[in-house]
Amino acid sequence: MDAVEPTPSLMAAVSAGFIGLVSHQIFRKNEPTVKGFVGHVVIVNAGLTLLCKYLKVPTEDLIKIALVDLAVYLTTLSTSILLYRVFFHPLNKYPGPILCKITKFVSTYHVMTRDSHEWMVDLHKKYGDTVRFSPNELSFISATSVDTIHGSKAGKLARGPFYSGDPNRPANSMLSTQDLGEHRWRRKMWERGFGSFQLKQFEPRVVRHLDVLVSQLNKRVGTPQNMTHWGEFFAYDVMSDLAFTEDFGMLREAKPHPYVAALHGGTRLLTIAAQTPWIRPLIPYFPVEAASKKAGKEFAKISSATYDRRRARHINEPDMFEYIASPDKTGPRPLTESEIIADTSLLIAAGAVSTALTVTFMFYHLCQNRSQLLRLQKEVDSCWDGKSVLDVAKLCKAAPYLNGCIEEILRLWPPAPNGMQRRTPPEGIVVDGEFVPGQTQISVHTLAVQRDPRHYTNPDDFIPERWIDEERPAKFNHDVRTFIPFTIGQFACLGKNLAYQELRMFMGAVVRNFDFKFAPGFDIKEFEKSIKYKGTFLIGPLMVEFTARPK
Ligand code: HEM
Repeated sequence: MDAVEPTPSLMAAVSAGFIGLVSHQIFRKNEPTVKGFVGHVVIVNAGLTLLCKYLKVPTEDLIKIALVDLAVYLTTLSTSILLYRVFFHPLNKYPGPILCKITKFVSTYHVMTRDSHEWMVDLHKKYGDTVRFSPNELSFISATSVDTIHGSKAGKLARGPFYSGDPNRPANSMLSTQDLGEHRWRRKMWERGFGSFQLKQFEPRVVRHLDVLVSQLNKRVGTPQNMTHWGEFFAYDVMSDLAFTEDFGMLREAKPHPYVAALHGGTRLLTIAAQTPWIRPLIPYFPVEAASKKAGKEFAKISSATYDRRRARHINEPDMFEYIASPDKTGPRPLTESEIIADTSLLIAAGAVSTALTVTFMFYHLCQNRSQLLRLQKEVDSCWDGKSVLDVAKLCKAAPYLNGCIEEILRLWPPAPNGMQRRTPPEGIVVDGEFVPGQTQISVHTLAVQRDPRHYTNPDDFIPERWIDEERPAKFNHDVRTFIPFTIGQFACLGKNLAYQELRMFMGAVVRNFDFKFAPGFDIKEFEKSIKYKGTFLIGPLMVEFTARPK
């Protein structure tokens, strides 16, 4: 058989294949940015083409050779990645769908179709406690994994690439930074606004908004009300007031502020892009999700304008902005103005969405079970005369059923249902007795772990009594290590106490003043179908009819 003549074009194609293999080995250790990758491809291709020109290949053949080299390079690179991910990847010992081992786009697809929370729960039902749901990412649901990934043993785990900053914002917020040290000192600045002294100071402001809510609902007795909206009106008005001493006026005007649509719309694209952060810089150039892009820009604009107004205003009572944005001498450097804007624009978003969802889900359950609502009313009545200002401390100590209702909603409907992504340190860690290599993304799936029958008996049922020690049946599983709606550890929710305070006050005021049931014709199945995922839950209208209770 005649030997194949090593023509320059053949040599270039073989070299392109070889460089594809070597590139994969380099990229495995140092993941390139999109710009870096494109630059790399251009340099490789231009280099090979120039080599052919140097070897006297006719100019008219150079374009064909460049295209062939490009195809060979990309094919070799992607085949090498595919074979590595399926057969040689260190996470191969973990179960998961084969397509998920190859590409992250499967989980991205489920974020796009907004059912990723259910998809993940189903994956855990099928594959067990640990699932490899993307090439370099594991999800856990054992009770012991919570402490390792989020709790006392998680000191070296930083936030994962999911959190990489918003493309519409020039700086990282405390939430989006992936640097452990930076997060620690920036969080200390935030903590100044969340102590028990501050909560006490904020209480009368929450009461003022509740008074508006009660008076508005009183005017609407007997007509169907969308509780998804009223929950939002309350939570956003409270947060704009506590954060910026500014009132969105949603309760007063009974209509949403543009901030809400901008936040909901903008978060969609942000959450999709968070799945594959390397794609983020390309998004502006693709004609996709135009509405979400527009909403994201609108959100950044409203946040900056809110910041500017607050900077210019003198206030008498301190708000969160005052605590968070004032200089802290203990930090290694002052925050830049962009960082302060990024932090303060997080305030309303972090504080309002989850609280509003929790309130609405409360109505969803209480309207389905009259005896539970009656018990709650009786308990709240016993804590409050209905005339003097609501005593929050009493609701906290002497209302176990109300507190049980709140815990149970947060267990069944953790507002952020998917896992909080963390990145293992370079030396790796051991989770549930198995070694997980460095730079792996890991999380505990909040919804799945909180609805696992090994952790909570009858996990899909709303049973507030399970949170009252004297009333919980002895045979009930009740593993509170797995109750993580606010997550735990170094990244745990800073607003947890404020959230409980708001929720107690909201439910206390509404239950004391009103009786309620689903509005006539309300289709509960349609509401359930409307429950989707977009970083947090996203829900449709929940229609409720109120009746005033005797004072
Ligand atoms: C029911 C209500 C709430 C729930 C379920 C909730 C849940 C959470 C969760 C799960 C995280 C962790 C995020 C992560 O690591 O990815 C978080 C973080 C955070 N939450 Fe909340 N949250 C609630 C209300 C609030 C409120 C009222 C505020 C007040 C502003 C707030 C402020 C924050 C902040 C600042 C962080 C970031 C903490 C950090 O990065 O160290 N949250 N929250």
